[in-house]
Amino acid sequence: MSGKGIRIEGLRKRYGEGDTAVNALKGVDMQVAPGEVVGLIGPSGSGKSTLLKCLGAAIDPTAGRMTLGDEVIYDDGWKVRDLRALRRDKIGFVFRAPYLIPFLDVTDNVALLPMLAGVANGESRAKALELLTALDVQHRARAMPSQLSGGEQQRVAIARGLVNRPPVIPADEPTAPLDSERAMAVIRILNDMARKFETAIIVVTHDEKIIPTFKRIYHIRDGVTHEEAGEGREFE
Ligand SMILES: Nc1ncnc2c1ncn2[C@@H]1O[C@H](COP(=O)(O)OP(=O)(O)OP(=O)(O)O)[C@@H](O)[C@H]1O
Repeated sequence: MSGKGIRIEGLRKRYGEGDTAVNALKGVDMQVAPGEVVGLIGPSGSGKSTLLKCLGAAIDPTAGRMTLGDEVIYDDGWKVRDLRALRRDKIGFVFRAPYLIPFLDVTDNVALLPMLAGVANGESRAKALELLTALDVQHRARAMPSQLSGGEQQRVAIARGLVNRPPVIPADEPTAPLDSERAMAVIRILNDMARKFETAIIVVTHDEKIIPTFKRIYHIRDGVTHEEAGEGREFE
């Protein structure tokens, strides 16, 4: 794979030591190209969250290799000096709940990340507005999060995930709180955004409504993944 995208090879994660150790990931392989949205599906306790957290540098894997674009970021140990910058600039998490900051308006919720990365306030807000416009929620730019519908809040959360143009977005059940129509809208948006910004998106989901939309699915069971073609059903 050239350019962006993510490749995971032989990733292992063990929690704890000795008799009580849990081998949550037992050698996971995964590759997601720029512009691609893949599903990650598996029963409770199969290792989905652990995989997303390793991918997001929120926890340390035990072994394996992860390559982001052309950069090896983990090879039996982190190869990146500044993990905070990696999380902030390269990985755009989208969670199942929007987790917007209640005392910041919509624009500042999205602009905060570039501001933290040192981008001037005006430019950060312009970037935020560009994303809010792409997600068709620009008319709520000055509203507070509590004034938005659930679907609008999730679109703002997606804008925040995308604002630093990360090459990879792990999305943890991004449609869980939404009804069928809004869930499909969010998946459509993730696909559009993946193509537009060449982002590799990994969607953990239990949501039967959206599973048929994936062209590729990774099934995870007991810490091991296997890949399968999905239906790749078009959005009506
Ligand atoms: N901090 C931890 N310490 C010890 N064991 C853990 C820890 N976090 C997760 N585990 C264990 O690792 C395994 C994988 O957990 P993980 O949370 O990744 O599963 P999951 O597929 O995301 O589950 P769910 O769908 O229920 O959220 C489970 O056996 C879990 O009990």
